[in-house]
Amino acid sequence: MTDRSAGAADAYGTRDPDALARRAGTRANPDNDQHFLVDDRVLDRLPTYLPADADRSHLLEVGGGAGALTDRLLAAVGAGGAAAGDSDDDTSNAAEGGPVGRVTVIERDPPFAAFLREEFAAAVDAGTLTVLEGDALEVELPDFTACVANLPYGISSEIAFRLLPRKKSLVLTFQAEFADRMVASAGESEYGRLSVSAQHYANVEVVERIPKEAFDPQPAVESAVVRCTPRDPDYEVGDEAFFLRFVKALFTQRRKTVRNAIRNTAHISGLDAPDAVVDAVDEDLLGRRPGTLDPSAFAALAELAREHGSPAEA
Ligand SMILES: C[S@@+](CC[C@H](N)C(=O)[O-])C[C@H]1O[C@@H](n2cnc3c(N)ncnc32)[C@H](O)[C@@H]1O
Repeated sequence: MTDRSAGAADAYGTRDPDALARRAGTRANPDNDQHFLVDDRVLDRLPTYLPADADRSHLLEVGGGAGALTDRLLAAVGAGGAAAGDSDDDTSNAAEGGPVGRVTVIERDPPFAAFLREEFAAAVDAGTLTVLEGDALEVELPDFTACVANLPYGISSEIAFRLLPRKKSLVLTFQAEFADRMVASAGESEYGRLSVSAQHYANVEVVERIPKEAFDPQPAVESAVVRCTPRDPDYEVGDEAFFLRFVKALFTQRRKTVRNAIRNTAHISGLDAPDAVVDAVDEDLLGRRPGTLDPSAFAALAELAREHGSPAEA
């Protein structure tokens, strides 16, 4: 059974998500990707997974729900909340006596967005919390310095690809199977477009697996927390949109050779002259399968393709 007694005292007096949802005049609906974290130990740990040197001055949360994580993020920036203040792992600005930071939370469901504004009214009034009501795939993202979120799994891929190019530290929950694909290495069966694209931008690690019981309502599958620490790519690409399209294209033919994959997927990558690319690529590389190329080899190949293949604009 989930131990809800672990962790610090609660800012709102209860962490029962049903009670919170009733106060918000709504209920958590799994059809809206509303699986709320109810295990205090997991909630307390999430902000502590940020890299030690991450800039915590403006934290972004995607999908605030009933605010259990929002509360911890406010504590982590030294702007109130009850999270992890007595933990040895505490890396909050407040613990370091640093300046108070801010939190922006995006929430699509109007009753929960209204609830967050009301529940954290003091922080909203003080300018330390902004509640953006809307779809995280559509709203203009603020100038955040790091993101910690228990994501709506229905938009895992799209939101990951919105956040990763911003090159900030990210601590995100995903379905475990998705997380495993993000961290997979070249040659592994889970290795694919997601692994190459994510690892191009960041060092990507699974830092914790979360059982279904930590959520209410429970999701169908196990989850995992992924930390993305931005890094300078081993190989710079001149056109990131083309790079991502090229990776996507080649993985539609993962069992073919690189030679055939380049030729067969020009309509996806947008290459006007795939044969010119093949002529420019090393013979050894042409004989390999896309799933055996590590992210830097992919980036180098994409640059050659861009140089020789006259890719059209997306
Ligand atoms: C998995 S719950 C997490 C809630 C809370 N942060 C927690 O950890 O308990 C995901 C939240 O994202 C919201 N959501 C779903 N799709 C969204 C979208 N496209 N944009 C913004 N929020 C979304 C849901 O309403 C829900 O509150």
